[in-house]
Formats: sequence, C-alpha cells, structure tokens
Amino acid sequence: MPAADPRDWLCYTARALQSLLPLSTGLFYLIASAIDYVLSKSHEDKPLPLPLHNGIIGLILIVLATYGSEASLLLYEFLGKNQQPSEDRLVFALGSLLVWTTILLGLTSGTRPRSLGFPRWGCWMIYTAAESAFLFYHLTTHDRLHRCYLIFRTTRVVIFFTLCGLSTFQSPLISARFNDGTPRNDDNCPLLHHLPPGCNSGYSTISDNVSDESSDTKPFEVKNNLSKTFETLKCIAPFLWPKGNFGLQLLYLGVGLCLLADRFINILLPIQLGAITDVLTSEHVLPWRNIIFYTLLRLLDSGGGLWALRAYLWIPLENDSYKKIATAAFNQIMDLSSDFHDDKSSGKVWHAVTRGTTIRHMIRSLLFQIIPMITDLLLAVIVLHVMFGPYMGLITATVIMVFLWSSGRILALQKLRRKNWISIMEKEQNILCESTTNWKTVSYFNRIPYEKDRFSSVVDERVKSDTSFRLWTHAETAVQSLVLILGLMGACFLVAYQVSAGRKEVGSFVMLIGYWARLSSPLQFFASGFTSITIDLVDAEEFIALLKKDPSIKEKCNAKILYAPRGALRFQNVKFSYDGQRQILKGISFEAHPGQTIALVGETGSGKSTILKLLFRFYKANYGSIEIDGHDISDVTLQSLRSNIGVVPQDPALFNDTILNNIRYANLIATDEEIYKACAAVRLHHKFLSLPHGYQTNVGERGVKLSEGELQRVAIARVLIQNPRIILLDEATSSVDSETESYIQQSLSSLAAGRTIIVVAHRLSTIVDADHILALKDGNIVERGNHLELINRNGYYCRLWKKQSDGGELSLSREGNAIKTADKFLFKPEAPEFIPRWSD
Ligand SMILES: Nc1ncnc2c1ncn2[C@@H]1O[C@H](COP(=O)(O)OP(=O)(O)OP(=O)(O)O)[C@@H](O)[C@H]1O
Repeated sequence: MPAADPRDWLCYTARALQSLLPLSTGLFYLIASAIDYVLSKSHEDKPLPLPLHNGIIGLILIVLATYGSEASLLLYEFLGKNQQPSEDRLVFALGSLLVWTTILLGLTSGTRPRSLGFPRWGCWMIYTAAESAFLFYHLTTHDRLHRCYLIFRTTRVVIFFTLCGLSTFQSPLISARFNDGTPRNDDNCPLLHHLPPGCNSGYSTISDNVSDESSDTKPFEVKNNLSKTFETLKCIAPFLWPKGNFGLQLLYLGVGLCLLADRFINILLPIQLGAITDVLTSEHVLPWRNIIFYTLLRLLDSGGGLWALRAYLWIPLENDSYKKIATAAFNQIMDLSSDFHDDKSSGKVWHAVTRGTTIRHMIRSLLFQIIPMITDLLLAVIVLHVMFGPYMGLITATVIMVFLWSSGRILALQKLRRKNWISIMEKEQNILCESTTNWKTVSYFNRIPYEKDRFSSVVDERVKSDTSFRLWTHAETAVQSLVLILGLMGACFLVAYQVSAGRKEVGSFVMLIGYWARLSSPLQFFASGFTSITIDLVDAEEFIALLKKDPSIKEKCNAKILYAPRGALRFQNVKFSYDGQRQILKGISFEAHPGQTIALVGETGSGKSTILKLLFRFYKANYGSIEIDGHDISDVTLQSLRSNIGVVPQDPALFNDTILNNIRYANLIATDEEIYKACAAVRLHHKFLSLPHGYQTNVGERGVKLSEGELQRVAIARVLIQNPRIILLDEATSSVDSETESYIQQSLSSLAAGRTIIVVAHRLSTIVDADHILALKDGNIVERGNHLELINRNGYYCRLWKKQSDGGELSLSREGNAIKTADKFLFKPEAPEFIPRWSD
C-alpha cells in the first residue's frame, strides 16, 4: 500500500476545517451571545462612537460581499458550467455568509451596542486565524485557488486583522469612556461586604444616590463585558454552590448527568423511530428489539423517568440556595444601620428580599431550559449535518439563526415594556404596603377613598402593561412557529430529495420529522426562558443591591467587649448631622458619673433624642467622642454596648405576640415571676391578669391593642427585667397619668440605684431630682446644673419651668424678670406637657 501523501492529509484537514468553521463559529457566537445577553443585560447601554460603529459595519459589508460573490461564483460553476462544485467551499461561503449576516444584524438591530463585546470579538479572532491559515495553505501548497478567490480571501484577511485591531483598541478605551469623554461609573460600586472579594457586578444600590468617587478617578480600570460576566457569576455563585457540602455537590453531579442523558435521548429517540421504519419498510420483519429499546427510551424521556429523578435531586439543592439567599437578605437588613432603616421604603425592601429568592428560579430556568436548549441546538446542527450532509447543517443553522435573531429582536422590543411592568408592580406593592400599615393615618385624614383610588389606578396601569407585554409574547410565538415551519419545509424537501434519489432510507425522513419536532419544543422555550431569566435578573439586581449596601456603623475588627461597665459617660465636643448638611448637634460635651441621672430638656428638635441615638450607636458622631468608662464606644462591639444600655423609647412598639413574650424579649431567660414583678412595678400586673387570656393576650401589630400609657409602661417593664447598667429614658412617662407616673418614678428610682440614667423630658416635673440638667437649644447646651441652680440663674430653663407652672407667665410678669426665691419653684407643676413656642 502506498504511503499517504502528507499533502493529501493537509488538504483533507483544510477542507474539513473549512466546512466546519462557519458552524463552529456560529455556535460560539450563539453561546457567547446568550451568556453575554443574560449576564450583562443589567449594565447601562452606552453606544459605541458612531464613526467606529459605521466603520465596522462597512468592513463587515465588504466581507459579506466577498462571501456572497464566492458563493455565487461556485454556484455559477456548478449550474452554468456544469462543474462539480467544491462542496466544502460552497458550504464555507454560504455558512460564513450566514455567520457574518448574523453578526451584522446584531450590530445594526436596535440601539448601537455599548461595546463590541466578546461574542463578536471571539468570532473575529476565529476567522482571522482560520482565514489566514487557509490563505497560507493555498499559497504554499499545490491546492491553488483561482485568482478571484485569492483576492476575496486576501481582502477578508486584511479586514479581519483590522477588526481585531479595532476591538483591541476599543476594549480598554471606548468601554471606559463615553462619546463625550465622560468616564463610565457603572461598575465601581462598593463590594458586597460578605460576598467574595472582587464581586462587583455593576449594580446600583437600592438607595444609592451618592456616586462612587473611585469611578471618576479610575476610568481605565473599568472592566470589559467578559470580566463583568465573571464578576456577576462570582456574586451569585456562593448562593448556589454548596461549598463544603460534598453530598450536595454530588447532587449537582447527578443533575448534570440527568441533563446529559436527556440530550442523548433527544437524539436517540428519533433515530430509533427511523430505524423501526427502515426495518418495517425494507425487511418486513417485526423489529421487536428496536421497539423495546424505543419504549425504554420513551420511558426514560417521560415524566416518570429522568425528569422525575432530576427534579428529586434538585429539591435539596434549591432548598439550600433558598436558605442562603433568604437568610443573607434578612441578616443584611438587620445588620444595616439606622440611616438605611430611616430611608427605606418597607414595601421595596420586602419586595427585594422576596424577589431575591427568585435567583433560584433563574438558575432553574438556566439549568433546565436555557442550557439544555442551547446544547440541543448545537447537537441538532451537528447531528443533521452528519446524517444528511452539510446542506442540511446549513439549513438547520439558518433556521436557528433566523429564529434566535427574530426572537432576540422581539425580546429587545419587549425590554422597555418589561421594565415598565416591573416598576409598576413595585409601585403596586408599595401602595399596598404603605396604605395598609398606615391605615390609622389614612383613616384620621379620611383618605380611605383616596387610597382606594390610588390603588385601583395602579392596578389599572399594571393590567395595561401586562396586556401589552403578553401581546408581544404571543407575537413572538407566532413568528417563531413560522420560522420553524419554513425550516421544516426546506429540510423535508432536502431529505425527500435524498430519499427519492435512493441515497437515504424512508426511515431518515421519519427521523427528521421526529427530530425536528423535538427540536421545536425547546426552541419555543427560548423566548419564555430568556424572558423569565431577564425578569429574574432584574429582581436579583435589587437583591444584590441590597446585599451590596454597606452598614454605616461597623465594628472595628479589633473591637473589645464592654464588660460590666460602671456607667461613667462622657460626651466630648460631639457634633453630628444626619444628612451632612444641617448640623443637629454643635459640640455637645458633658459627663455623667456612675449612678447619676442626667436630664436633657429643651425645645423640640433641639437634638435631645439624637444624643441618645448616638450613645446607642444608631449613628456615628461626625466629630468628637463618646466614652463609657473611658472606652470610646466606637472601639467596643455593638452587641456588648447595647446589652449594657436599656432604652425606653418615645414610641415603644411591640411584636404581634403575647404580653409575656413581648416583655421577655428584653431578657430571654427572665422567669415569669420576674416579668410579673416588673409589671407590678409599673402597675400593670393586675390589669394584665384581668384580661381574658391574662399574660397570654396578644397585643396586636406593634401593640395596637394596648393604650399609649400601657405601651410605655410595658417598655419600662422591659428595661426593668433587662436590668442594664445605663438607662436611656426618652420621654418615658409622657403618656401616663400623674398617679401612674409617680409609681413609675418610684420603680425607676429603685432601678436607678447604682445606674447611670439619661432622661429626655418635656415634663420638667419628672426631672427636678436629676443630678444634672442640660438645657438644649438648637443643638447646643445652653445651660447646665441642677434644678435649683438653673432656677436661680433665671435663664432659659427657668423660663421653660415657668411656662409649665401654674400661672407661670403671670407670675413672671407680676414679679418682673427677677426670680427671687428658689422655694417658689420647688412644687411640681401639673401642666400636662410642655409645648414650646416657636418664639423660644
Ligand atoms: N433620621 C433623621 N434624619 C434626618 N433628620 C432627623 C432624623 N431624626 C431627627 N432628625 C432631625 O434632627 C433634629 C433633632 O431631632 P431630635 O429627635 O433629636 O430632637 P428632640 O430634641 O429629641 O425633639 P423632640 O423633643 O421633639 O423629640 C430635628 O430637627 C429632626 O428633624
């Protein structure tokens, strides 16, 4: 046997590569675009510069012209000159025409793309390498081409190199700056503090209105699409991959194997059907083995086969990711600082958490719809190409490209509708949430009809947007069906021709019909799968934005535990502003020795409660320091700080639970007896016992079933059982009657022994015994001292006192501005509440 000429092998390889190149590049483009579309869809679309865009389109048109001319010449040789055409070259020319038309359509359809993107860039690289190699091969071997074809090929190689050069130039520069030179700032958001380092996907945060400075200063560090894709994957991956759990990892493997087996069954079933037909038509015997094998395959393909197994394996995986997502979102909300909770819209946050859990739906769609569908398409092109020749591969690839392109166009048109639909859904949820939680306010202002109208109009909007969204989805299905039917017609003609020419058995025709049907159903999922995945991604965006939010109050990594403090407090020149603009505290300094009671008084809005919030570390002082027993509170752990401070807030709220559980919330190991004692101290014990369910009575949402005074007393009872070292009373007795107040004062004074108390009071009668009274005005301490000292000073505090005392103003006018004796003010005024005047 003569040895094979190495040049023949080279020729064979070159031809095989030539006929496979368009197919493989098309498949690459398909997969890469799918990944790019899904994972970079949330980024802002900033167009390529127009000259660059137009230049690229021009170059691609030239490439198309060369492929078109080459295909026409080859067909002319075949039809006109009756020469046998070189099948691989014709397939190459036609296939390349298809690939480059697809790339061109991607560039020209819809808005100008933001960047060239890795799918296009990849195709250009593949073609540059391949066409250069083919050119080199034709120039250096005996396999010479006609001069025309050489010109076409050389032109293309030059253009491909230019395109590659452009994309290399474009990647760092253009994607970093917009047309006007503005630096991009879409992906320099702060890192997700508990997601993997480097996880930075370009999502904006829920209430982010502050742009990240780093984005302005480092425009050239902006990542390209591909790295964004990986960053997004990095963000989502920890929620999905059961790190450290080998059992669950094995389940992933099981699911993967089921999916793989599914793909094979998809191909084997129609082939088996074709084989049965062939045996029946040609051999006239009972193909019982084939039938049994076919039945087995059908069984595996049915709902009781691999599908059921896969679903069974998937349940623990989905539950695991749900648990991670739900707890991460909840923990994050609980860990966020007061500024977030002040700003948040409850409806939006709840919605974001709920929708965050849709990441698992997204993964389900990706794993069970999108990836199998893409794999099926790739396999279909290869299988049909192998079974019926390159023309069939070309028909299938054309159908798939047209199908995907038309669906993609409709999806792009839907994008705005979808966004609109989601924002309307959010609005609906917000109104629902706010109106129901603020039902009392709505009723006080007699705005129930107004709220009903508001809700009904947003529901109308939603219905409208829903209708338009669905109509387009139906239009998409119609277009898809049409493309598939046309493709089937072409394929049927080709195979029928091959059967009639005796080149194929009848079974091949049956196989084609069966296979096409199997291919059509995953294709039909294309739109719905991608639509749902993009909706889920928008949902996931909110969730990721929530997770990316950094708490403004963070513990230092070397924070110490504040253990059993004595309760010495010191504020040193503390300045604070909530919004960075309006200064609320303008240099507050005071000290409280262990066991002292410090009272904060002053006009409303002077910053009294803010001082308490800073001490509790709801916010961080902008300037100055706050110390407990000489430790700066920012150097100790939040847990240990807060466990040493008991708070009776201005507006205590309870959980929708029993009285007993609500009080025990302050000290989870408190006994029933301790709770009864605390309630007795605030004169609630007998009241609770007289209720039908006693301490087991449910208090309703936020404690609505209790009166304001009762709520305040429950809040005090909570602090009594918490038994902290430092107590903050923010108008703790403002809602109770005088008799109850004196009881509470008694229980507070017994509680006060050895503890430091800071009291905010409008009713000055409650703080006359305080060791130190600080009178605040406009964020400053304007006076300090005990009651008698301040009265004798006859200043701001004295004026406040007189306003609350019986005939205060009169006595002032009677006696001129001189307050002679302090004794006169030693009685406790009974005025219900100090209501300051603006003139103060
Ligand atoms: N979360 C917040 N964000 C922005 N500004 C706030 C916030 N909380 C309070 N403020 C503003 O800070 C100022 C001081 O509020 P603060 O509650 O400390 O006053 P206060 O002296 O306790 O008043 P009151 O006696 O009425 O309770 C007020 O003008 C208030 O509008």
